[in-house]
Amino acid sequence: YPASSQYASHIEARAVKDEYDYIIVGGGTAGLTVGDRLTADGKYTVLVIENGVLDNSTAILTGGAGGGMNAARMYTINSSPQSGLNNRVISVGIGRVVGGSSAVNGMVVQRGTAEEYNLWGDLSGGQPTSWNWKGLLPSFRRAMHLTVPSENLQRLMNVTYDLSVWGQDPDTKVYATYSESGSGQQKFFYDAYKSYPGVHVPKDNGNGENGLSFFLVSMDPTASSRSYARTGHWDPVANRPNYELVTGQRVNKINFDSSITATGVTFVPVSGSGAATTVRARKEVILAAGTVHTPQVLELSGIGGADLLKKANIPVLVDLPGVGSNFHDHTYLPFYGIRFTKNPTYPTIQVPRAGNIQSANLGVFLGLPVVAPDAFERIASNFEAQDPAAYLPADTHPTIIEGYRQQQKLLGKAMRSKGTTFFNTMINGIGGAPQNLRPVSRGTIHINPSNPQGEPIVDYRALSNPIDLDVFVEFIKFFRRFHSYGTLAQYQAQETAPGANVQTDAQIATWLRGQLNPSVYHPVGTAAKMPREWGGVVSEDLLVWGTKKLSVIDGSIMPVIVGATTQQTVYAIAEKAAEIIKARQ
Ligand SMILES: Cc1cc2nc3c(=O)[nH]c(=O)nc-3n(C[C@H](O)[C@H](O)[C@H](O)COP(=O)(O)OP(=O)(O)OC[C@H]3O[C@@H](n4cnc5c(N)ncnc54)[C@H](O)[C@@H]3O)c2cc1C
Repeated sequence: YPASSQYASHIEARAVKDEYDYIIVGGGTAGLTVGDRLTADGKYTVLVIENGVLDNSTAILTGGAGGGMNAARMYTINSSPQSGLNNRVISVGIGRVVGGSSAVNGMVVQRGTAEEYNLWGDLSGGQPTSWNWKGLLPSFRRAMHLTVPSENLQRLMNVTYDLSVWGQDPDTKVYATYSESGSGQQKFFYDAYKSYPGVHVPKDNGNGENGLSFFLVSMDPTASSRSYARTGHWDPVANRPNYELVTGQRVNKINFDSSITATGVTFVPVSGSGAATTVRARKEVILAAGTVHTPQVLELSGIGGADLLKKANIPVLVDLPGVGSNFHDHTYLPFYGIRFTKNPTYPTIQVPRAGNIQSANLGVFLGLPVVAPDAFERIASNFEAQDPAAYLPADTHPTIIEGYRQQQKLLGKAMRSKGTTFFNTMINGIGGAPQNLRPVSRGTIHINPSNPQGEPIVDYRALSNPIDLDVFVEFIKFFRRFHSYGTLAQYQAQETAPGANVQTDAQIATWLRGQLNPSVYHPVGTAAKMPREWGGVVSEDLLVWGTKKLSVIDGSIMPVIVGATTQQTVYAIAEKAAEIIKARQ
């Protein structure tokens, strides 16, 4: 890294000008992507305001690869106690540094399926929409620059790829690179999954299909280090005179005129000492504070559920109850224990390594009919028969219930489709840590009415909808079947956790409540792109309902989560957002 003083556009709060064309709240994954794209032609000025610092340490560049978790560069937030998980409290991981969560994440690059992105279009309320697989593909191609796998990796690990779904745009300096690693155990289990009934092998993890696939990591192929929003969308362009970044500052209010048009923002030093600064936006205020803080900034500014705002003594500008609702993440089981009592001979595979970041790069992504052929119909019918309000918080606003009813129709269908991913596990050896990529429980993230400026209250409401537990019970039963299926039967698998004493569905469910973690650090949904009468927060063109010149562009706009890790999708949303915003110019 060059010293931060070399970035002429990284400025002190006192050097911030009175007015910019665009103000971006949050210099994270989406914020820096859009900042770069809006300043490229030199016509407009952009100020990015980031809570975290510009961290020049090598820890950011080399950490990751399944680890990530640079605690020094993350917020310290704990969830509220989760009654569905024996009252456990969960640590909420999100990045707080220039680059946001892309600076601390595990660097896995995956894409959801075509059906999953089409769900977003189906949640447009009948409006013309391009929020679907076809409409998003150009943004995916722009979002990341593909480094193709080596011939060695292709030959030794059966890796295939499809250049029609990836871009190699010279202006895109966020890289998706195949980690040149692979082991005999991975190959062995790859073959076992491949022969399992219903498991498809797509040509590429990004081609809109699920199944057994190799995925990439966000690694710069030349430096062999983390490629993230800062190295892609700030460092290379930080000398643009029209692109400025101020750090260590927290936006605590969006300012509006009497017609609820956003006129700018007010921010305060994170250190606690120093004055508040107010800056005006000529064209637009763009919220990119992430799924946890975007709803907080909206609520602090008087946009949110009126009842909550009144409790917090915040004047209500727009009664928009959807703000902070519809919160969800992926759920995972940290440890499923199983061993073979007769050891297989694993093939010897040595993939010559290029680069110093190695990562689990093989995964299996399966729809419910493949994982639970005898149970998916029952689970889908039970889910569809639910009163949509039954498992939402007691005081849920009718618009949010309507939005959930709409999701319920689509997700019920998705439970019967192989093409929507529910089950996922990374393949490194026997067993794995299974994930439910499509939970139907919905939580909330809201300001704390007695301390609105403090960290928001994050409530996953994990397993509040019993369907999620039914689905996870099926995952355990699937793992049991899989490890004794076909050629694996001869090795006589013996499960160690949950183990032989945990047999019935009820026993498995009880065990799971003590084990599951409701977050894989992929929070979404709290400012959903859905109609206002369905509890949505932003429109098809990402403007906040009831306001003017205020948009949201980060992970919070996903109405339903994708069956994949989220960073690639967030980059694609940001690329699409930049096009939408430019079209308004
Ligand atoms: C530990 C961890 C591991 C992960 N692993 C993976 C992985 O391996 N693969 C993958 O695909 N995804 C992974 N993810 C998820 C992925 O990184 C995120 O989905 C994505 O980066 C979110 O982008 P965003 O723009 O929505 O938010 P962020 O990138 O989090 O950006 C939000 C920014 O806004 C700033 N901010 C917040 N409030 C304010 C305020 N009031 N004023 C000013 N600034 C503010 C924050 O400091 C932050 O920098 C992981 C995430 C984490 C945290």
